[in-house]
Amino acid sequence: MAVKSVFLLLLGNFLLISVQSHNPSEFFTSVANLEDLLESERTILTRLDKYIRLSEEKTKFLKRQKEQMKNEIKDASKDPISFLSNPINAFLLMKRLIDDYKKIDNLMQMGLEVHLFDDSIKQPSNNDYKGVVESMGHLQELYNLKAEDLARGEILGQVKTRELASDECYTIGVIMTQTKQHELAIAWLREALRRWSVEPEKAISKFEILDFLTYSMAEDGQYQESLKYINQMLKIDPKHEATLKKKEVVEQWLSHIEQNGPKQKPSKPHRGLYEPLCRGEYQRTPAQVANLRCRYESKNSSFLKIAPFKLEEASLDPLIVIYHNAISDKEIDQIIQVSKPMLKRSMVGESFSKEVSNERTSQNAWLADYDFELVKVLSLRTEDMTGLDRKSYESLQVNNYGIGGFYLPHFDWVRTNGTEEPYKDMGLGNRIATLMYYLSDVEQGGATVFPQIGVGVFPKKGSAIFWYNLLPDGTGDERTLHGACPVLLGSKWVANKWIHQYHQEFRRPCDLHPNHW
Ligand SMILES: O=C(O)CCC(=O)C(=O)O
Ligand SMILES: [Fe+2]
Repeated sequence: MAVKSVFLLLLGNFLLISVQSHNPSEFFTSVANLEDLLESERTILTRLDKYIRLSEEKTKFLKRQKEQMKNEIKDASKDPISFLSNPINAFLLMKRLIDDYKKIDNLMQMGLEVHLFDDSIKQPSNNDYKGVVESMGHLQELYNLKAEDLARGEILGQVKTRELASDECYTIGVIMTQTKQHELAIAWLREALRRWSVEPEKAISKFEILDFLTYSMAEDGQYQESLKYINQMLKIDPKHEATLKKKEVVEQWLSHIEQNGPKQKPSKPHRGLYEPLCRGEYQRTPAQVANLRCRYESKNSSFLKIAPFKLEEASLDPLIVIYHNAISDKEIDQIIQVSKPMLKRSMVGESFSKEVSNERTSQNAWLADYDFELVKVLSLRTEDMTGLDRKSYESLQVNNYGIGGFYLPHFDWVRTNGTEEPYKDMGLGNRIATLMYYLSDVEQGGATVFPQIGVGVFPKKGSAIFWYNLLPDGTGDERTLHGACPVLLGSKWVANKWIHQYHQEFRRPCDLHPNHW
């Protein structure tokens, strides 16, 4: 215990980046909001441009003044006495020293009144900075991305960005140390070290890199390795007190382990097929998918007889179907445009007990039918597609995911203890079904996956996914557990239309699902 507390004390000295509490206007949880930051940067660059232009003009003016002053005394060097004996010259000398140079000095001291930052510049917080790096860590773990490849600008074999410098790898490593992603921090700090040794211009010292590297190694239980690098630090600075202390602590841990065996690492949560499905690794057997069909859906309304939907079955039991071309690009543009300014960090839970959760990193906006004609049109279309009465629909929930944005496996229906009414404030019963429109393609990642039944659906702009959440007796169907996989590349937009139990009594499309419906 004592060993641990000394280590925490040391950590206090090491960490440079302060943690802020939750910031309401955060940027990392929505790629759409990140666009504002790009706008901030553009404004800053324009201001910098202006400053450079003004300071160049100022320098030019000062140069002219200097030449003029030099000119005034050019005759003085030949014969200073005769020069100064001329009272006009003497007067001008005084004038220059008392007046003219003061004016020039004032001009030199005068700021150019160009400031890069003011209230109009949207600034990310430390929380955003930390959030982006933490999400990058989650993406690395899920999609097996190596620090070495990312530092080269490579994502899944494709070069996407420039190479990172050693101090940039170091910063990522430091933040990951702070978020306790020690294994990843070690990889980034090792990469920083590798790059540091070959970089001609070094923005940080080797000592600084080793400081965090040895810390993360020890926290990860790699005491022997940590000690090796601590000794390198002591070669650089043999009397460095904090490092001598660190060495003592690590040696204590080593002898502790010798006597008691290695420390148990906390096990990672097991989420069943969620992760393999996200990676696209898990495939159902040919027998499992043999009965799935694509067909035209024209049963639920007379309108569909004229313009049937293309329907693809993703699972028969429980029923999950995908409607293709369910929403047009133009409609999508409109929905995104009205939602963007309304985006807020997504919550988890029922309306009275909603909270921000680490299980869901996205931002959303709610659009009501009576506010937007197009949203009403989408409700009517949902009615046509599903045959379920729109009297019990929730408003449209539009979601934009952030860097690495995800939603861990969850149910769209709520579990009640039998006496409580689900979604009491709506008074329309539980969520009987979900229809979700995909409003964007996603370059990499971002699938909707059902880990209990091994089904994964990758977003396709314009299509919609539909499933029933409840069994015919109204109880929740456990097989509908589903989640949104982290977005690796791209900005993922979806819109949820949740449908409740009431008013659907006569409208269940029994023939779609012979066993249950
Ligand atoms: O974004 C997705 O793929 C799924 C989202 C979801 O399950 C939800 O918002 O409840
Ligand atoms: Fe969901």
